[in-house]
Amino acid sequence: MLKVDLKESMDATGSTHFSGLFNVDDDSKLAVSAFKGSAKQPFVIGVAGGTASGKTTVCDMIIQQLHDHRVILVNQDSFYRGLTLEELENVGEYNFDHPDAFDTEELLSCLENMLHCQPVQIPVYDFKWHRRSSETFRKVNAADVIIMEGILVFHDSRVRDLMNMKIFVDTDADVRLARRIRRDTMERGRDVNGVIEQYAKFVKPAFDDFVLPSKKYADVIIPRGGDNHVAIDLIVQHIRTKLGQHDLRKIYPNVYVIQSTFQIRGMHTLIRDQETTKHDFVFYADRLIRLVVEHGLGHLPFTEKQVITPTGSVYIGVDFCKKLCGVSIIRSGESMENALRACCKGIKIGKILIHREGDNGKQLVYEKLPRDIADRHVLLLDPILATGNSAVQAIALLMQKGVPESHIIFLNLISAPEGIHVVCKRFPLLKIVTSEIDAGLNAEFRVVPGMGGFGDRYFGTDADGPDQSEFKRPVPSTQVCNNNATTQVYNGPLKSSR
Ligand SMILES: Nc1nc2c(ncn2[C@@H]2O[C@H](COP(=O)(O)OP(=O)(O)OP(=O)(O)O)[C@@H](O)[C@H]2O)c(=O)[nH]1
Ligand SMILES: O=P(O)(O)OC[C@H]1O[C@H](OP(=O)(O)OP(=O)(O)O)[C@H](O)[C@@H]1O
Repeated sequence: MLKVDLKESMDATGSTHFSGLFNVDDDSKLAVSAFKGSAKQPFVIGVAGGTASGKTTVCDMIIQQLHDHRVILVNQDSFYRGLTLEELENVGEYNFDHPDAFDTEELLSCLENMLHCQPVQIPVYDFKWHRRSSETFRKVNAADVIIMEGILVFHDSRVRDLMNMKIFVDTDADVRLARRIRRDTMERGRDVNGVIEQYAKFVKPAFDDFVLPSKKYADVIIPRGGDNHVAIDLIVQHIRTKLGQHDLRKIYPNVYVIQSTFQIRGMHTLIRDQETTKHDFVFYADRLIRLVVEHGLGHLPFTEKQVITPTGSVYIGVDFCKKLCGVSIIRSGESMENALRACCKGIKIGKILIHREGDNGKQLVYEKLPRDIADRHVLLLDPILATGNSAVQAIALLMQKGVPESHIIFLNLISAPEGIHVVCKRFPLLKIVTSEIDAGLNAEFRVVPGMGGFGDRYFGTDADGPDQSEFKRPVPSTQVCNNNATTQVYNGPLKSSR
């Protein structure tokens, strides 16, 4: 029996810690405390500089290079107060470059919520009409990195103090003025005279009075803005080092996260979106599963093999490990079977069902595994690792059947840090291959941001989902049969959905 009782607390620095008791099989108790870094605080970067200095370009370049992290860009412009009717009538007299033009209290509150990994609504400002949209907001979720960009983001010490790194983009005034004239006339619908007048009356004096004096707070000054690739490479390296200090892969070398690309992030975006139809969910989940399976197979042992190519040359390659099998955790794990079969012709696949409810809270109710499983390397399949309860039960059973711990590779799409801690502490020799590690678990022990109930979305049993018959994909869990697999039809109870 395995029970998890996790408590979340915040320390003085605002970092979230998890502490609690994980009771594993009654007799072995694994006390886990102070999971510093499980639900880590985002790394906050401030990017300031004069108007049209190239702040946006610098931010874009940082975001591009940090493609394997969740990065959110917040513009100080979004927090412009919006003009009253009276101010609008005399817009030429309004100073958009003064610190008072911004609603700094609102910016602070947004930033603080983001630091606590809470979703926030960022206002949308219309430069053409000098006002905020009353209905439209940009909804932003938890991130690894928050970039706060704007002419005066270093002005208020309370905002500055929330930043882990402060960058000042330093570009010559004449270059900035030329860019500003081009941008404001072409993108913001203004006439040249008005732009020059605003520049002389407000922009330049405010730069001298507020922007330039804030340069002294910068940790890094980038001359020439976005053209300075060396400076940006160095900054990104530093951010990566800082983020890496929280990286679970550094704590547990047996955790492998597949190399993230925008393609992979795109697929995650689709399967995580609550609006995604079942058809698309299945399609993109299948693509991601295939990638995870291929990656997992790469961790199997191999022997060297030489072949002669049609050109008569020798190619020194490797031979796949032959003794392997899959084991899926019913029901979601069954969604990964097709991908495994597509990669490993005729692979045997066993099944394990762990019931979530019952007298003792958790029990193994069904298992059907290849008879010679002890001689095989096992690819354990389950798309979600949340508390780790199901995985620990399944792994313990495999080991009871004689499978060495080091012969198990656990494949999943999304892992919660809590689940990784539980599994890796108990089974340090096993490998976990996942496509993304999420922020953590919520009060109901669901992965957040997560994707909801995977099984329900994949097999179409979620209450609000469209009728399954609408789509014609043949992927029912227990009907997928394969001549060589030990797949069984199970008619007993299924795990309750979470
Ligand atoms: N006329 C006018 N100017 C505005 C308004 N809102 C903001 N500004 C100007 O916008 C400027 C702030 O934007 P910038 O920092 O130049 O924009 P940016 O695109 O982030 O600049 P870079 O990325 O550094 O090139 C300030 O200098 C303001 O004068 C507005 O409603 N009307
Ligand atoms: O790490 P844990 O806290 O044990 O949670 C992970 C389990 O939860 C999900 O299954 P779910 O209970 O939703 O059942 P289903 O697969 O039948 O949808 C998932 O597929 C795992 O099996």
